[in-house]
Amino acid sequence: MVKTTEVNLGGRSYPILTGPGLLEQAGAWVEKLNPTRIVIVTNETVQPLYLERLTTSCRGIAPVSSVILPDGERFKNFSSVQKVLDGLTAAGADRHSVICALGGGVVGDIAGFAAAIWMRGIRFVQFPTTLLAQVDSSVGGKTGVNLPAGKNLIGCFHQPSLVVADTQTLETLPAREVSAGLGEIIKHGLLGDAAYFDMVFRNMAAIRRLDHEVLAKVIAGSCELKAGIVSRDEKESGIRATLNLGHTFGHAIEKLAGFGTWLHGEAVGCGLVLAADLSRRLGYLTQEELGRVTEAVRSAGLPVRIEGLPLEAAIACMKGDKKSAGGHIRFVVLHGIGRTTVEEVPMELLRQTLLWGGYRP
Ligand SMILES: NC(=O)c1ccc[n+]([C@@H]2O[C@H](COP(=O)([O-])OP(=O)(O)OC[C@H]3O[C@@H](n4cnc5c(N)ncnc54)[C@H](O)[C@@H]3O)[C@@H](O)[C@H]2O)c1
Ligand SMILES: O=C(O)C(=O)C[C@@H](O)[C@H](O)[C@H](O)COP(=O)(O)O
Ligand SMILES: [Zn+2]
Repeated sequence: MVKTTEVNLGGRSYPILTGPGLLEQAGAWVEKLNPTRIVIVTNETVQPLYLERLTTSCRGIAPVSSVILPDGERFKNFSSVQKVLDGLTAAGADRHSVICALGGGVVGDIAGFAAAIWMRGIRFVQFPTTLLAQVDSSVGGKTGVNLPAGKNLIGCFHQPSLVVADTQTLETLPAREVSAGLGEIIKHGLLGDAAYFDMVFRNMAAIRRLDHEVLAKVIAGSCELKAGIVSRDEKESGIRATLNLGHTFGHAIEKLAGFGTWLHGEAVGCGLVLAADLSRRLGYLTQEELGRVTEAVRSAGLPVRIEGLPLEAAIACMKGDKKSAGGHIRFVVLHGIGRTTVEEVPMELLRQTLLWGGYRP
C-alpha cells in the first residue's frame, strides 16, 4: 500500500511516497527522472543494510555508483560534502545525473547540499531510512551542514525531485532512534491540531513498538502537515519558522553537549518542553498544558531536563540561531495546542526557563 502526499511548489512540486517495500520498486520512479548517472550517498551503517537493495533496483537505468560516508552528526560537515563531490567527479556526473540520499537526516542533509552545489544544482531523491527522516528531514528541501559555531549554519534550500520512504527499513532502527523521531512527531502534533496531538499521545507505545497501522497514520500525518507548511512558505519567510518549535533550545543543547552527544530528536524533544515552559511564563499556556507536553516527551522515551550545561553559553548559542535578528533571539511559542507565534521574549523569563530546565547558572 503506497501513500502519496504532494509538496506543491509549482514547477518544483514533488510527491512523498510512503509504504513498506518501496526500496525494491525504487528504480521505476528513479527511471522517470531519466538520469545520465545515479550516485547513491549513504553511510557505513546503512550500506550493509540497504545499499544493495537500492542499487539492484536502479540497475539498467544508468550507471550506478555510491559514496559511503562515516556515520554520525559529527561528520555532518564540509569534509563529508567534499567526499560526495569527489564521488560525483569520479563517477563523471553531469547536470543530468541524480543523487540518491539513502539514510537518515544526516545523509539527507549532506547529499542534498552536494546536489544543490554540484554544477550549480542537480536533482536528488530522498530515500529516508530513519523515523525522523521519514516524518521530517526528507521533506522541504532544507539542506546543509554544521560548523563548529553552530547547527546547519551552511546550506541552501534545494528541493528533492521525489521522496521515497520505505517503512520496512524502520525495522532495523535502534529504539533510541525511534524515540528521536518522536521528538519531531510531537512537534508536528503541537503545530497541528488537538486531535492529531491526542492521537500521537494516545499511541505513543504503539509507535515505539513500530505498530504498522499506527506508524503509517503518523508518518502520513506528519508528512501532510510539513508538506502543507512548506507548500505555503518554501524559504521560511513566515509560517515555516513554526517548524522550528523547540529548535532554538534544541540546537543549543546539541552544540554545547558536542554534536552527536544528544541526538537531534532528543534535543528537540527537550526543547519542546522548554518552549512550553517559556510559553507558560509568558501567560500563553496553562500549567496543565505544560504538563501534557512534558508527559508526551517523557513517554516518547526522550529527556525532559538538561542537567548541567552552562546557562550563559546557551544564551550565546541561541543568539546565533537563524531566526535571530540584530542579536535578538526569537522563539516559537505556543498558545495552546495548534497555535504558535514567533517572538522575542524578555531575557529574564528565558533565564528562568533555562534554570527550570536544569541549566547551570
Ligand atoms: N533538513 C531538514 O528539514 C531536517 C529536519 C530535521 C532534522 N534534520 C537533521 O537530520 C539529522 C538527524 O537525522 P536522523 O535522526 O535521521 O539521524 P541520523 O541521520 O544520524 O541517523 C540516525 C542513526 O540511525 C542509523 N540508521 C539510519 N537508518 C537506519 C536503519 N534503517 N536501520 C538502522 N540504523 C539506521 C544512522 O546510520 C545513524 O546512526 C540532524 O542533523 C538534523 O539536523 C534536518
Ligand atoms: O523544515 C524546517 O523548516 C524545519 O525547521 C525542520 C526542523 O526539524 C529541522 O531540524 C531543520 O533542519 C532546522 O532548521 P534550521 O533552519 O533551524 O537549521
Ligand atoms: Zn528538527
